[in-house]
Amino acid sequence: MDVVCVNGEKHINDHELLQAQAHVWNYLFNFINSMSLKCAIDLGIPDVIQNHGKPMTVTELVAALPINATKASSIYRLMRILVHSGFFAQQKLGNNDQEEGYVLTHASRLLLNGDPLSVTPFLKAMLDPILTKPWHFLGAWFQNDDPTPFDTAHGRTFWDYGGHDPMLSHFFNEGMASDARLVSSILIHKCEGVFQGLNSMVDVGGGIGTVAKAISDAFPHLECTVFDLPRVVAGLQDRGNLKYVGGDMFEAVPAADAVLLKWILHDWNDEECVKILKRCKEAISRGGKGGKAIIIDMVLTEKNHKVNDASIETQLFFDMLMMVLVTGKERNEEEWATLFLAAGFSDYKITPIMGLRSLIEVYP
Ligand SMILES: C[S@@+](CC[C@H](N)C(=O)[O-])C[C@H]1O[C@@H](n2cnc3c(N)ncnc32)[C@H](O)[C@@H]1O
Ligand SMILES: O=c1cc(-c2ccc(O)cc2)oc2c(O)c(O)ccc12
Repeated sequence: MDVVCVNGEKHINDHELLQAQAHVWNYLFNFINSMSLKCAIDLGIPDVIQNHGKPMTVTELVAALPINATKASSIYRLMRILVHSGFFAQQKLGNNDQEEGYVLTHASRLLLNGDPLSVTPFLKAMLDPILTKPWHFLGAWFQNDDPTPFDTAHGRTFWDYGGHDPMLSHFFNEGMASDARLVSSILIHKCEGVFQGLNSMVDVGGGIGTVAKAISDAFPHLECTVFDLPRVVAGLQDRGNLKYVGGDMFEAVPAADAVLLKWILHDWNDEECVKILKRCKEAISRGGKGGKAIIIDMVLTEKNHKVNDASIETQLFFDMLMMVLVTGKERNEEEWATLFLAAGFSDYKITPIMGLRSLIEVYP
């Protein structure tokens, strides 16, 4: 077996050296997967294949796409990598036919325009140069005293930027709303007991109100308030048992029996979270007795827990995203418990019901 000397120190054989090189290349070129996916969205490929209604040959796909004729022969190369990454599959056209056509997979169905659970708005926001630029400043951020790489890249916070770029803000809020639709349906169907005994609830940082709308429809006796930054709730119409209030959760939260915090606390550092949780505790105390905070966020998997590598990688991606865009982080159970105690809460219950995220009920 040939032994190669790397860096004058460690001896590895040819096979290990080639594996190491492939490992570096895979990580180095990971962005090609994201960018190929973005291109498929820009060209509307998932919708074109869906509308075709049966496996679509590359010739049919080329004819249906809004592309320059000189690029026709490159479409199969784009599709080849997207088939490899599981966004499309190939199927025989018929029993006696050797020719194959492209079909959607579960993942590309989540990219269809108009699908209520579509991840496309997030994809458009995440891969916009405004949100990719901060990643180039991660190293610089480690060496300066800015709160986030986003601030280093753009000179203002992620939340301020939303107020100045309506398009980005639109895609971000629509992305949040698509996730909110999925989570609401799980909350209402699997966790209806969580809302039992409550007369009022405030969705703190509730965005454009997707979760609160679903909860207010499912529980007509529950008075629901969507509380978010004034620019986010501006122009949104109250209806029935649902109303919108603009404000700052660091200052005060409207009174209610319960507060809901979905995907809020992971945006903020520990000190900021304790402030938000204290405002929430005050809101619950003013709302009446028996209140609670209902948190929907990740609880990081402990090292020795059995979960698949892909789930752990997704949790680590989110943790990095929270570090680069906002001042937040993903937390393990111990870190959550420390926050609850510091904000004056006395007990909590974690129910892992939403894939990578959990429902955490926190009691005063
Ligand atoms: C990650 S999004 C979550 C939205 C929604 N809860 C969901 O999960 O779909 C965070 C939300 O917090 C809101 N937010 C940020 N700073 C806030 C503040 N100081 N007071 C109230 N809401 C705030 C943002 O506008 C945004 O809607
Ligand atoms: O900027 C983001 C993006 C996400 C996000 C991206 C892609 C997905 O498939 C889901 C979510 O989530 C965020 C988030 O939860 C947050 O609190 C702040 C920013 C972002």
